[in-house]
Amino acid sequence: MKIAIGSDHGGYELKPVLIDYVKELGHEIVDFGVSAGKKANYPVYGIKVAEAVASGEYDAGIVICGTGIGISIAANKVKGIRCACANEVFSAKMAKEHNNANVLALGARVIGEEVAKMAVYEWLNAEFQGGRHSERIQIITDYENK
Ligand SMILES: O=C(CO)[C@H](O)[C@H](O)[C@H](O)COP(=O)(O)O
Repeated sequence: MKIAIGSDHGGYELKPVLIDYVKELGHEIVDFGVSAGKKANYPVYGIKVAEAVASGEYDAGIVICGTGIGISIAANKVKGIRCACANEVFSAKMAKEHNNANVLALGARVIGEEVAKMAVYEWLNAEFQGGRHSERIQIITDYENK
């Protein structure tokens, strides 16, 4: 898969850890910034990653801020994006199986590196279950297209 990743300063230290891990898993990953650990506004990077995924150029995105909340709110403003803030492994897996989330948001001030890696692994490797879940996602898509 081709994956886009971005963070604000809150997620800046976790980001290289996940970049290395995602590469180890055999995926391509591109860093959309922030490029230094200085104060940065999370919506800028959430929207950059979300637009890269929505364009179809990237298969999925990972966004990181302090809690994962602000950057997920921003990413979800981009049409076609289903960004799930999942700071534990069960939610990360369900985010794909039930919600077909195409962007995963993590909070670097909430979880440690190992749980973050496990969350990424479960989300990347889970499969969308379709069926009743497709119907629910369709309601969201229809609303978005109104
Ligand atoms: O937006 C957030 C919360 O949803 C992120 O955690 C940010 O990283 C955080 O708000 C940044 O806070 P700071 O005090 O400016 O470091």
